[in-house]
Order: sequence, then structure tokens, then C-alpha cells
Amino acid sequence: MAESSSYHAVYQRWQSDPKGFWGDAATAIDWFSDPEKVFDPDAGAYGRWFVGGTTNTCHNCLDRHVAAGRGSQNALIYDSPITGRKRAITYAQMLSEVTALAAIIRDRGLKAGDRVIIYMPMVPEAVMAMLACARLGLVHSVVFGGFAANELATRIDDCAARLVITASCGLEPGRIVAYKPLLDAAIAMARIKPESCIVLQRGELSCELTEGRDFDYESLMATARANAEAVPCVPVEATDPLYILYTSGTTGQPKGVVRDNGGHMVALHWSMHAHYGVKPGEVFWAASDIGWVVGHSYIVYAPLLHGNTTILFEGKPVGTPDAGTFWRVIAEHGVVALFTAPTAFRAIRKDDPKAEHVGRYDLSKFRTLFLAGERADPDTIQWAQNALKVPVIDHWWQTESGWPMVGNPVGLGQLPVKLGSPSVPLPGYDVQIVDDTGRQLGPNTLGNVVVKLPLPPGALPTLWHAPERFHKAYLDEFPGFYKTADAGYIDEDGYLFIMARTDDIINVAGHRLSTGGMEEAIATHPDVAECAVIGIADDMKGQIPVGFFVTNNGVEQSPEEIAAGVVKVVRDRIGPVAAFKNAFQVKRLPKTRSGKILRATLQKIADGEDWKIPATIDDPAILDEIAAVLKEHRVGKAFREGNDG
Ligand SMILES: CCC(=O)SCCNC(=O)CCNC(=O)[C@H](O)C(C)(C)COP(=O)(O)OP(=O)(O)OC[C@H]1O[C@@H](n2cnc3c(N)ncnc32)[C@H](O)[C@@H]1OP(=O)(O)O
Repeated sequence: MAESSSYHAVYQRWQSDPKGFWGDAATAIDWFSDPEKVFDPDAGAYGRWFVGGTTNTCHNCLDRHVAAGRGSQNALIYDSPITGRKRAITYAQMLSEVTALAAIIRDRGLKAGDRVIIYMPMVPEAVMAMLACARLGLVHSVVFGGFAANELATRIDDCAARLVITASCGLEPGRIVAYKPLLDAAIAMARIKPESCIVLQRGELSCELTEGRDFDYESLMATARANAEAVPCVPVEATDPLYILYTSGTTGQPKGVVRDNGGHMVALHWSMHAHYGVKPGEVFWAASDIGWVVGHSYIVYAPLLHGNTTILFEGKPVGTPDAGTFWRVIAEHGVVALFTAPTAFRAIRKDDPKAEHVGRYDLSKFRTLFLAGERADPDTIQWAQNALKVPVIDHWWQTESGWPMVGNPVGLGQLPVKLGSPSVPLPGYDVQIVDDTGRQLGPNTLGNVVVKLPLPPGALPTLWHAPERFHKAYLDEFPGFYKTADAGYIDEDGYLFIMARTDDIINVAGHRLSTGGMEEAIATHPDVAECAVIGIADDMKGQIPVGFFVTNNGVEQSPEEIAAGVVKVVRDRIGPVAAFKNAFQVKRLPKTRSGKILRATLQKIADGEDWKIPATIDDPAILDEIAAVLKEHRVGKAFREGNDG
């Protein structure tokens, strides 16, 4: 097939000459000084890309487009059905706002390499803050608004942030999320206190500023705009960090994924045309949150690097105001490609099963729907295909990779879609399936999904100030490979199928969460002696967490009261994003004779999957006790209405 041969030719070219391939891709980026080497295998943990080159990500996102005549094109369209506000910002306007903000930050004494926490809702100022940091060579760390103060404090401490840029509140349907109390609590908890905070006051809720520490965003900006000072882009090494993005690890301590400047720009720019098939000037929409990697890569950096218009959407797929809101945005702004999580489509489908809202809008410019962040179930893909009459492209990647590892490269000529598969490895990624000893497995055999080193440009070079953890988490188990911690298989046509995680991470509505972290939170409850959290299948969110706890002797509260306290402690310590709503008191937890809790068996029981009594179990009767609890509460696929387990 002519189309698919394009992908195969490009992949083969990368395989035969990776340095030539990425060296060519790098010509799309402005360098202040050219890289001395496209790839240095002796640098870093597995080599580094574009060593010796200097550049600046903000320059490549804004300045060069304005210089090239794109100044009057919209860089960003803010569409907020939750507030009723809309705002279009051209590349020239974005450049002047970012420059003014950079002047403010520079005047606070921050220097290249210093860290800035950005704790903001989906407002244009959040994107400006990211770009202002990039302009100055600062390292930003964006924290998702659905996290609790404790998670924010962990991140402030880990990166030793000097400055926090925040807003008075975020907006969720039916409630205002006051950010300032969360920030104050986080700073009180943090061992390393940021020197100052810049606070954007939103009309929906203003907050008190702490004298001497907090500064009003708009007042500072008014002065900076009036001064209109030039703030040149600071040249940084290609290998210098652009940002740290924390992602769940197997403990409550998140992993600080580091992203560099040079490789990141090269890979993202390439992905916009090769994978997403969009042309500069077109409107691209990633309906995610800037707190996740999808937001970093495909709301902010990739579309701007590529000269696209990006949409910043502050709303939900349903309820703001209805299940037609996505189609309204697509029609109104001329979106050509939408990237979102399957959960969003499951929510839309539930509200509007016949897709009646679609007919109300002109979607003639819309070409492709991309899904990622969690497994895209065939039902949802088919529903979307029928509703929208455009290709629906599943693809697979991780916070660590920063851009798609496996996909269906629309820009290279779309390959046939196989439902349930995100398709084929993209150039840069030699994806293999190995058994637990590292032996490569043949087609259609389930095993560990690994990527042959080196990782391509854009992928994480290390974890922030934790090189040993980086090795232990990703490189040690399968020498010469990056461990994805996903399990799956590759079929005879080279299509990957992701089946499960190999660690305790669960995926709730496209959010990667650690059950270990939730257990750590529950263990802080004074009445809890021990606990276990598992992820069970959920028709809407893909997975949801369920907790089981055993109380200390002599506890007087009822099981329901303690369960409510356990749910609260997870929400207070991790945040609403954990979607932790099910906690059950049990007499005992099922364990092996060596004391390991049998979480995988519990999950299979709840999901109604085949399971066997593990040979090493201490007391098999405990499994029946827990099944009885799930049945009583009708929790888990096996025990919901109509199922008797
Ligand atoms: C490919 C690489 C990657 O995987 S990067 C990660 C990709 N993932 C994504 O893009 C996430 C996709 N998911 C979503 O956008 C949302 O889950 C969608 C589908 C829109 C549904 O949103 P929602 O209805 O709020 O459900 P939810 O499960 O997200 O929320 C659970 C509770 O958390 C809250 N929450 C959510 N966001 C915030 C926020 N920014 N600030 C404060 N709170 C937030 C929600 O309100 C909800 O709270 P509650 O339990 O109802 O009280």
C-alpha cells in the first residue's frame, strides 16, 4: 500500500541512521549555536541529544514566528465555558505578555536553572508563565490543580522552588477550588520555602495576599507592560532542563521527570506533522490539562513550536453546558485535530448516546480525533468513528517519553486501524516484548513492553536529582532497555497491544495514580492498622481505586464512619483527582506466607476475571470474606447489579 510504505520507509530510515534522521529534524529549530554532536553516547545515563547546541524554547515558540510574519495569527484561543469567557491571543500579543512576565520574574532575582512552581488552572496566564520561565532558562514545574496541599508541598520541596506562580482559584462544575489556602498549607508543610508567590486574582474568588511574600499578578503586569522592556531569550544548552513534571511512582514520593530543551523541541516539532498530520497555521486542540504531559506537550509546546493555534479549554466534556461542547469548540475555532482521553468520549457517549449534538455544528474542517492517556476500548473508538465520521487514532506514550511512542502516523500516511491497538512504533522507538529474564518474545506473546536504548530526543534523560532512582525504575531490570512498566504484545503486523501495568500504578480517567501512594495516605489514619488499595475496572473512568482496611483493636467508630474518614484522608492528602470513593473495613487482608498482600488476586475477584488461589496464600478463606464485602456493596464488575460474583 503506497500510504503505509511511507511510514515503513521513514521508520527504516531512522533505524539505519538515527543521527542523520534526528539531525535533519533538528534543522526545523532555531539554534543560537549548532550542536557539536547530534548524539553523544557517552553523556548521561544512556547518551544525550544535540550536545553543545544552544537554543531557547520560548524563542522557538514565539519570537521566531513573529519575526517570520506570524505575529497576527492566533497563538492561543482560550475558551472557557465554565466562566463564559473567550480570549484570542495572537503570537505578537503572546510575545509581549510573556516578555513582560519574564521581566517581572527576572527582577525577582531568578537566574537560569532556578525552579518555579506553576500551580494554576486552565487560564492563558498559566501558558504565559511556562513560556516566561523558558525565556529566562528557568525550570518550571507545573502542578495539576486537582492535587492536595501535601502533593504540592512534596513538589515544592523536591525541586526547591524559589518562586510560585498561582491563581486565586480553579473552577470545577458546581464548585470553586480555592487555590490560596492549598498553597499556604503547602508552603507551611514544605521544608524549603519559596521566596515569593505571584498570584493571579480571578473574578470568581479573590484571596488575601501574604505581605512581603505574595504579589498581585495584574499589578506587576501593568507596570511591566508600561515599561515594555526587552527581555532577550537566555541561551541554554540543548541538554539543560526546560521543566520537571512529577508523575506517580510506586511510593507516595512522585518521580520528577526531567525534560530538556533541544531534543524536546526537535521531537515535538516532528511529531506535529508526522504523527498528528497538521500544518503550521492550523488549529490544534488537546483537551487535557496543562498539569499533565499532554498539556505540556500538546497544549503548549508542540503547537507553538510548529506555528499552530492552540486551544486552551477550561471546561468538561459534559455539563459545561452539555455533551455538545467539544463539537461547538471544534466548529467555532476551526479545529482540524482533537486529542483527548477516551474517558472524555465515554462521558459524552453516556450523555448523548445517539450523538445528536454533533448535527448542530459544522465540523467540516475537522479531520482527525486522537485518543491517548489510557486504553481506548473498541466500543468507544467505534462510537466516535460513527459519530464524527473521521479517523479515530489511538496512540500510546507516557509522561516519561513526552511524545508518542506508538501511534498511527497520520502525517506519513495513515496505516489501517486495528481496534484495541495504538498501532506501530514511531521512529525513535524500537519497542520490544521480553519475558521477565529479558529474553525477546515472538509475535502475539504477552510480556514486558520495553524500548531499546537510547531513547530518542524528547524522552526523559533522568529524574530530577535522583539518578539512582532513574536507573532503578527504568534501566536496571532489562539492561540495554527502558522499562515502560506496561505489559502487552506485538502482533505479526508489528502492532502493539497494551494489556496491563506491571507495577502498582492505576489509570483513573487518564490520570496515572499510585495505589502505593494511596495506601501511604490511608496508613496515616489513626484507626487503621493495615490496608490495601487496588484498581478495579470502571465503565466510565477505565479504572477506579478501591481500598480495604483493617482497624486497630478497640476502635469505637462504626465501619462506615471509619470508611468515610479513610476516603477523606486520601482526598486531603492526594486530592480529588484520586477519585477515591470506595473504602471497606475487612477483618483481615489476604497475604502470602511471607506477608505480601495479594492485591492482584483481589483485583481479579472484583473484576470477575479468572483467578486461582495462590499456592503461597496464608489463609484462602480471607478471599471469600473480601468477596462477600464487595458483593454486599455491589462494587466491582463481578458484583454489580445483575452479577452474583
Ligand atoms: C499520554 C500521556 C498521558 O497519559 S498524560 C495524561 C493524559 N490524561 C488526561 O489528559 C486526563 C484526561 N481526563 C480528563 O480530562 C478528565 O478526567 C475528564 C475526562 C475531563 C473528566 O473530568 P472530571 O469529570 O472532572 O473527572 P476526574 O476524574 O478528572 O476528576 C475527579 C475529581 O477531581 C476533580 N478535579 C478534576 N480536575 C481538577 C482540577 N483541575 N482542580 C481541582 N479538582 C479537579 C473533579 O472535580 C472531581 O472531583 P469530585 O470527586 O467530583 O469532587
